[in-house]
Formats: sequence, C-alpha cells, structure tokens
Amino acid sequence: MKLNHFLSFLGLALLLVSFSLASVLYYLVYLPAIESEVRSQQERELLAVQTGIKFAQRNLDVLCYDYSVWDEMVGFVAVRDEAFSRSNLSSNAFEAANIDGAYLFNTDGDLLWHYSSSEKLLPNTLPKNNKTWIGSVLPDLKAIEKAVPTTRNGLIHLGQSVVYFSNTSVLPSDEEGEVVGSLMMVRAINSELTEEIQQLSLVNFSLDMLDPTKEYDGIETFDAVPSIDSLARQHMWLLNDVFGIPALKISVTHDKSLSPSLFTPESAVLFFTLVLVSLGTIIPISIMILKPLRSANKVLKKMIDSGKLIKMKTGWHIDEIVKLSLSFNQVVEKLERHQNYLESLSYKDPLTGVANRRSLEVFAQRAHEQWSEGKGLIGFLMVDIDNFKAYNDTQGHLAGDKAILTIAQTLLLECRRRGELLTRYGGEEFCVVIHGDNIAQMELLSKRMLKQVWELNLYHPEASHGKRVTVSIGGVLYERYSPSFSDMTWEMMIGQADAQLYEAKMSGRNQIKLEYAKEQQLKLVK
Ligand SMILES: Nc1nc2c(ncn2[C@@H]2O[C@H](COP(=O)(O)OP(=O)(O)OP(=O)(O)O)[C@@H](O)[C@H]2O)c(=O)[nH]1
Repeated sequence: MKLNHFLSFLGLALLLVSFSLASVLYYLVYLPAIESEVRSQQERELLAVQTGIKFAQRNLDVLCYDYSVWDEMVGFVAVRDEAFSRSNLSSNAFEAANIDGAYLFNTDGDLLWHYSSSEKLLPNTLPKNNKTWIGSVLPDLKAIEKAVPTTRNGLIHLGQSVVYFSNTSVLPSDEEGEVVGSLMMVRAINSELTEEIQQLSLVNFSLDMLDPTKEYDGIETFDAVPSIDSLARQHMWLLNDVFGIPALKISVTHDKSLSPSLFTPESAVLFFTLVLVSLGTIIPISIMILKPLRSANKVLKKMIDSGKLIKMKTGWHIDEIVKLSLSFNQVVEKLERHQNYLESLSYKDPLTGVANRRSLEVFAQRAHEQWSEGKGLIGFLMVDIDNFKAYNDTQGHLAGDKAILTIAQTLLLECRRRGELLTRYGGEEFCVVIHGDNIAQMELLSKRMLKQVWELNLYHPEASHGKRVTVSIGGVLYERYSPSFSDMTWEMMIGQADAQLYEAKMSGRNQIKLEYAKEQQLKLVK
C-alpha cells in the first residue's frame, strides 16, 4: 500500500471512528441524560399547573368558608335582610374577590339568595336536577347533622359555562349550633383565571371547555401527580366535574420537548472542523515524510539502475529524516572511498606499487587509439633485470623482492612525464608505454633508466657487468600514424619491443636496443 493511500485511509478511518464514537456517546449517554432531564422538567411543569389550579381553588374555599361560618350569615338565612345584603354581599365586594357567582341555600337545597356577575351564571343554570346535586355540591343530611362546617368543591357546568365552586355549610361562627344551609361561591373558568395560574406556575397552558355529551378517549384525567410516558411538545389532560363529566381539557405547552438532534448546524461545524483538522494533519505529514521517502526511493532506484553510488538530499523538515539522509550519505562516502581503494588495488602491482599489467592494457589501448587518430607518437620499452635468477640464488628471494622494488621505484622516478607509464609486465620485467611528441624521448628515457639502475650499485656477485645489478632495454617507437601502420596492434608493438630486448640480452646485457618505425622503414639504432 502506498503511504499517501495509507494516510488517506487513516484520515478517513479516524473520521469514521470519531463520528461513530460521537454517535454512540450521543445515543447511549448524552441523549438518555437529556431525555430524563426534559422528562423531569415536563413533569415539574405539569405539577406546577396542578398546584396552581389547586391554589386558585383554595382561595375560593377560604372566601366561601369566611362567609359561611358567620353569625350574620346564619341570620341572613332566616331573614334576608336587605341592609345586610347591601353592605356585605354587594357586587363590588364579589368582583374585588374575583367571585363570579354566590348562591345561598337552605338545608333542603332551596335557593334563598343569589348573586351572579353575568346572565350565564343565573340560578336557572344550576345543575340541580343532577342526582348527586345534594351530597356532591350541597351538604347531604349526614353533613348537616354533624353540625360542623363541611365543604365541597370542584368543577360544575353552569349552563354553557364551567366554574369552580366551593360550597360550605352555614352555621354560627363558634361552629356550635345547627347547620342552617349552605353558601356556594363560584368562579368561572376563563382566560383571566388561566392567566392568573400561568403567572403563578410560570407554565404556558390553556384550558378548553369540553362538550359534556361527548366522550374523550385516550386523554388521561388530571388528578393524580402526572407522570410522563413520552416526551412531547404538548401534553393534554382531562378535568371532570364533580359529577364525573368531562369539563375541561388542559393543554400544557412545554418549554423543552424535543431531544437535541445529532444533525444540527453545531454538529455539522464540529464535523467539518474534524475534517479540516484531519486534513491539516495528513497534508503536512505527506509533505514532510512522504516527499523524503519518495526522494530516497528514487535515489536507491537510480543507484541500482546505474550501478553508481549517489548521495541523497538532506534539506528536509524532520530532524530524524535529515539525520537518516546524512548517515546514508556517510555510508555512500565510505563505500566510495572503499571502492576507489579496491579499484586502485586492481590497477597496481602489490609488490612494487607501480601500475600492473591491467593498467598497461588500459593505457596502451587508449594511447594506441589516440595514435591511430593521428595524435602523437607511440612507443614501448621492455626493461628486464639481468641475470636475476642468479641474484635470487645468491642473495635470496627476499633480497630479490627488495631489488625488484628498488629498481621499480628508480624507473618510476624517470617515467614521470605526461604520456609515460611504467608498468610491471611480469616477474623481473617492466614495460614503459610512451605516448608523446618527442622522437628523442624514448632514447633519452632508456638511457636514463639504464644509468640510474647502474648507479644503484646493487651488489650482484654473478653479474655480467661490474658485480652489480643491471637491466637490458628493448624498445620500439612508431612515428605519427600512417595507413601503412593500420595492422599494427599495441600487442604487436610490445612483441617488437620484446624482440629488441632479446637482442639486447644476446648482445651482452646492460644495453639498449631500440627500433623506430617509419612507414615500413625500420631504422636500428644503439
Ligand atoms: N625474488 C623474486 N624473484 C622473481 C620474481 N619474479 C621473477 N623472479 C625470478 O626472476 C628470475 C628470472 O630468471 P630468468 O627468466 O631465467 O632470467 P635471468 O636469470 O634474469 O636471466 P636473463 O633474463 O637472461 O638475464 C627467476 O628465477 C624468477 O624466479 C619476484 O617477484 N621476486
């Protein structure tokens, strides 16, 4: 897998994992917590409405009780005194106390006196014909016989209206004595009351009057403490009147209802931030790691293809990669040095340190090519140590090695000009390749070499000349190339030089035999 593909895959995988993790956390942890919070808030809102309604009811109960357990009211049941009615039961007082209707009954349930704020609440709208009118709304015999104040309250339909009522038995203020009747006060369920409870509970709700003849299936009654089964924007509850007939529908609108969605603008922003962060991480990694890796790969491939050692670039951003490149380059440098050393070894004679036969071949081939192209002259000198077998036999092989080394170094000092190369041809024999312009060069060089070896004065008891080590030299020099030389290879030229060496040996050693080749004409000189 390519690294950039791997990085893209990694980025994508990270995004998917983040998204999956966020979803799991959202659905398994966050959402249940939010849901339970919203549920408990909704339950609190319903409870607040319920409490608010009960509170409105209690005000009515207290007011009704105050009027009922009052000696003057007992007197008013017996004789409806206009003066008492005017000063204590005036419409202004009831309006101020938010009472929409007041009805005074005797113990038989007959209406003795009433007040109503509107025609809708006139006595003829009282649901007296209901079987439970006495007992549920007015005190029954049992309650009357108890001779203590008893109260009934709840909802009732008055004509087209639904009201809260509170009915308290009328009896003397010390609560001893006969119950003479009952007083009922009502308050219409209207927008004013709804607003009052809303302000009290701080919950938004509405109260809708229901058709008493209809049935409302699927809506629960609102009496016990409500419990929420499912979260909703709105919850509805039924309020029955004291006769069990549906009277009102409460619709509570909740502040919070819907669970927060995972797919919100905020989560989209978060997601794209994650994408940007991932890209922002992957792109620099690609630039800082992928680029050097690609470059290194290129260098290695080039090395394999070309067989050459190549250094890497080192200008990267990451320290570790820079260090790796530097170390690689150090290895390359060491290998280069080692390679050069090995190469130099393969071109040098190990005993004398002068060029070996391999170098001779390369140099001779190049010199011959250039000579064939008409550049300069070419020549070969074969230098052989005289009577060397005898030297070895008398002085020992190690001394023989040393003598070869000394003679090689001496010859090397003479072959220092451009176009001259001294090589060890084999054993105690050397070959000098000459590629130059000077026709006298070969002769001069031969003479100097002969003289320098002589002057070394290496003792040789069985030497042909002066008890010292000498050399014999045979050579050939070709003048500028002409077509008549076209068949002459450098190997043939060496052969000619060797023949001259043989001549020198045959002529008594410690001497030079050179041959100058001039367009088929050979001139022998000493
Ligand atoms: N010590 C030593 N001896 C060598 C080396 N290479 C060749 N020789 C010896 O050189 C001697 C060459 O002997 P020959 O070829 O018979 O020639 P020569 O005795 O020099 O006689 P001429 O060449 O005819 O003057 C042999 O005895 C070789 O063993 C070397 O590297 N070290």
